[in-house]
Amino acid sequence: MTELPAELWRAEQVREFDRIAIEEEGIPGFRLMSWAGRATWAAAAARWPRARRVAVICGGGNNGGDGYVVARLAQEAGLEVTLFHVGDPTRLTGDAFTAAQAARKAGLEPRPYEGDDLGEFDLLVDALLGTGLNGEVHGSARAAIEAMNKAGRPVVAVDIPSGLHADTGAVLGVAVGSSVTVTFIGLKVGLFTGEGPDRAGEVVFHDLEVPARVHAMARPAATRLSADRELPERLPPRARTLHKGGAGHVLVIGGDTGLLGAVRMAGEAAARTGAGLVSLATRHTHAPLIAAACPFLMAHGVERGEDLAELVERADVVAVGPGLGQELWGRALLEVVMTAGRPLVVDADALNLLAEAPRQRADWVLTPHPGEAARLLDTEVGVIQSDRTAAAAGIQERYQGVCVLKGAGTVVQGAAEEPPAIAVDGNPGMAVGGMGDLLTGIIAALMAQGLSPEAAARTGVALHAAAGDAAAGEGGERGLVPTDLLPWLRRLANPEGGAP
Ligand SMILES: NC(=O)C1=CN([C@@H]2O[C@H](COP(=O)(O)OP(=O)(O)OC[C@H]3O[C@@H](n4cnc5c(N)ncnc54)[C@H](O)[C@@H]3O)[C@@H](O)[C@H]2O)[C@H](O)CC1
Ligand SMILES: [K+]
Repeated sequence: MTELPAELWRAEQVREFDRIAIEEEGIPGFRLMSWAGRATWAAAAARWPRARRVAVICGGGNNGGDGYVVARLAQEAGLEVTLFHVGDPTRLTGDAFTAAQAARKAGLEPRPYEGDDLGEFDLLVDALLGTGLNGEVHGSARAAIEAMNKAGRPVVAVDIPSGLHADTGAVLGVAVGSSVTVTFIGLKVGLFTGEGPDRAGEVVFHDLEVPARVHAMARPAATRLSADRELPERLPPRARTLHKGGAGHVLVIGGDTGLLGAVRMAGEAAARTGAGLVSLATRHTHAPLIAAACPFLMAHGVERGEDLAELVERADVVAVGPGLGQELWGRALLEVVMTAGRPLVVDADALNLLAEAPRQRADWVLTPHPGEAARLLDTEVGVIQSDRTAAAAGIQERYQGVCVLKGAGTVVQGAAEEPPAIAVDGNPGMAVGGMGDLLTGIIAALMAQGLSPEAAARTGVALHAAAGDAAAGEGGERGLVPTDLLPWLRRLANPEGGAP
């Protein structure tokens, strides 16, 4: 198995790679299928070495064909194999037909799947639907998927969990929940966005020996944004002679009455990510409270827009939105910021206000969660979540700059001609209030230290997710709160983990 590549592809691109490999590179289709089956069986046997009884559920296409190869390898390894076929096996064609014939010769007769309970097996192999899924799952395929999910047994999905949309990660009616997905030739976008992270389990990749030049001619649909790849080389270097002004000055604006926590956390995150100076513009009553709790934050009470202009002038980057509210106070401050010539990070209520009066800028990073994204595109959350990369691209097109669409598999969409990056780190423990405030401060601090809006967004998302994973690793996901991430931001922001 090779290390997961960065590139993510749509199903039709992978099918084109299949075609090129067969028709132009001269690789026999059956060899690809045999390698696919071999890679799947190797991953299964390595993870469940004590499995004795395995059920392989095959569909009517080449995904099923892969399954027949797996069944034969499992039998050769001495397991008791039951082969289920969904649909009519006599209609198999091409490589899948060849694979089924080889299985029959080895004494493996496919049984039609007729609602059998799959709980009696040690291991299930989902070879039902792959990149050929063409819509809502119907017929006995639906029953088979429901049975696999009900069985409560480990499932190894061939290429894609059946029922999952390869491009968007949407569940088309019903989809298999797998422990491992062994995918081939190209990583599918849908495994890393939408419901993909939940349904795919661990993703294992095999290139089936298809040469890299086959992919080189195409533009990836997206790229994986992983902390271990992004952090070391992306963080701004710190000169030994650095002075506090040299590491940038971030101004965070927000914290309307009763919402001071948000602006404080954004400010602390900016400081922990290495900004040299961090100022806050918030309600008068909040400033002394924050200054007492965080003496390294310069908290200013601001009641009117005109009080803000000088603070904005002194800052390198402005983050606006944490706890801003949508009342007159917040609106007045946002108005000032919108006309000031400072790069911006726009979050939370500032996004809701922006949605009321769309504008475009090249030098801002918008960081909506799915609800805010729906307002920015004047649509429903369901539409956003059904195709997250399309939603991020839509926001970037309407508002320009960089869009960070938060949620499981955060999407970073920079310039329209660039493929989006999809974060593969982070955990459900981070789905709590305030995590977004941290991300706002992190991205602002990286921009203040010289990273471009897109680089700051990518690195900030990777740093935020890595800190969330580190904090969860220390004490569990349940009960994780944003301030647990702060010490980790500092450690991870120093590539050697803080060593001098
Ligand atoms: N040489 C190659 O092409 C290789 C392909 N690989 C594997 O092949 C699949 C793609 O195979 P394909 O035959 O194009 O489609 P599928 O097997 O994924 O599905 C077709 C199968 O499913 C039925 N079906 C389609 N949509 C639905 C639906 N909504 N509800 C119910 N049933 C549906 C359809 O009737 C057919 O029977 C790819 O994923 C790989 O696994 C090899 O891995 C590499 C070589
Ligand atoms: K499958």
